[in-house]
Amino acid sequence: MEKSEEKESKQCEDEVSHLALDIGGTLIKMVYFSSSSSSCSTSAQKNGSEKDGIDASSENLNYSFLSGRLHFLKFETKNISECINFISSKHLQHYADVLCSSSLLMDGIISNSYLLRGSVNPGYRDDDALANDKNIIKATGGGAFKFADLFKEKLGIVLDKVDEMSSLVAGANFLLKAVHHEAFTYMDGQKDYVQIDHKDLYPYLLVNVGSGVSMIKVDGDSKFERVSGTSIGGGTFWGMGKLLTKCKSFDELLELSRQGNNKVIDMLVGDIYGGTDYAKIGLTSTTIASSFGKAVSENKELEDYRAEDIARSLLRMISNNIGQIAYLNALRFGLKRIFFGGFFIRGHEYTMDTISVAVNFWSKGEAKALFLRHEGFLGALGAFMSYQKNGITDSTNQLMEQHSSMPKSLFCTGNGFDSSTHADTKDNGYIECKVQIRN
Ligand SMILES: Nc1ncnc2c1ncn2[C@@H]1O[C@H](COP(=O)(O)OP(=O)(O)O)[C@@H](O)[C@H]1O
Ligand SMILES: CC(C)(COP(=O)(O)O)[C@@H](O)C(=O)NCCC(=O)O
Repeated sequence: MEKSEEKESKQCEDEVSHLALDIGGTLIKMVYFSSSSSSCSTSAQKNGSEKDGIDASSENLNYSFLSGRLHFLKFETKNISECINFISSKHLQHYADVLCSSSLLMDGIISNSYLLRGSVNPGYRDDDALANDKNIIKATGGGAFKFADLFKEKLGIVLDKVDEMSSLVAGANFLLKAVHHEAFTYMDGQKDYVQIDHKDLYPYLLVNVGSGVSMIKVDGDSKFERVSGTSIGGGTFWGMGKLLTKCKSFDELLELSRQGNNKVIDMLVGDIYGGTDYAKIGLTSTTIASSFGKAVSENKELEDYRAEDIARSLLRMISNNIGQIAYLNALRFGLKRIFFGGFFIRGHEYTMDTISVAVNFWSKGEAKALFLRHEGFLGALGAFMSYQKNGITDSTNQLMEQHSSMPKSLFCTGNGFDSSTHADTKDNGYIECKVQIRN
């Protein structure tokens, strides 16, 4: 293949810009924008009057639109080489230094769509440019520090570190203000989307349940304080679950918990009070008095318990605890809304239900637990948004959401990439976008 053809073909495969990473204790989250394959063109078309990939009908004197997707992907941090291989196979690193000279600016909302501004340069860079060390991508999470040398060595990428808490807050604020149907409540099997008035968003408590848990009081754009945290988080559930049930994947553990009965292991108020409520202090007989407490008095070994029941008790114990600590922090600062993010939540019904019940129980119905559709990608989105900060301020392009399709299995194919081994398709997805380009 001629060099120019090769360039063109790569351009058509992957017209990518604005790649950001959140490298956490357990998972790597990736967000990037690509123009859709239908917007790829041949040179002849490009030289013609039609501006391929640009929706001419949406053109005005100053702008036209380029269709594309905001992609969301995750990898296990322990398999970081899969992430590196993916970046390499999609040539994502080649677009890195385009990004540092660009900007991305959340600007407002247009009729249930979100509007980002940023310069998107899908152009392919020449080999000389690729060879220098200016390939910089925004990265947050502890892994941005831990794996900086690895990215440099394997991909020639310099990770431009973005603070983890700032990224979480920026990501949450962006989603809450800009994405329609982002936040929802979940109680008794019912999911209700909550329309957020973005003028009345603050203050709120953001609880990010990743490997560990961070609780952040958010008072405005870039105005926040990490008020608490707990080490009993997603890593605890997955780590203890793995040891106690011998299951091989997080999904398997969640599935086990779905089928389990926690009463087999948890000691209930009724177990202590002879089957009755302790009404004087507001405890029903079915309230858990002591998580895993039954195991103390029963003459049983670990093998005598069903893995399903163990998983259920564990999930309930950790979710309850997070819900309770979150509520106590909301109480400290008089916050009524608590948003839960992080991949521990995983849209799992029982997890969300348990957290909601805990918040409702402890707040006597005063505070509400809210969940986010893009729960696990707050940090990565925040890092993605941070391109606006050190970019050109008179940014010219805009990204506009059309519709989100999460979860969805897609784009993890081709280029030798095997989706089944690289990413959990349940959590990967994309948002259809249009990028507005100045003519
Ligand atoms: N496929 C998965 N593999 C491992 N953990 C998962 C997976 N899906 C969800 N989890 C849960 O998500 C947690 C990690 O959440 P995340 O927000 O990505 O945190 P971190 O940034 O610390 O990696 C894990 O500890 C686990 O509880
Ligand atoms: C250190 C962390 C911010 C790292 O984030 P993570 O990778 O867990 O998403 C988080 O694990 C945490 O807040 N842990 C709780 C520490 C504490 O306050 O006790």
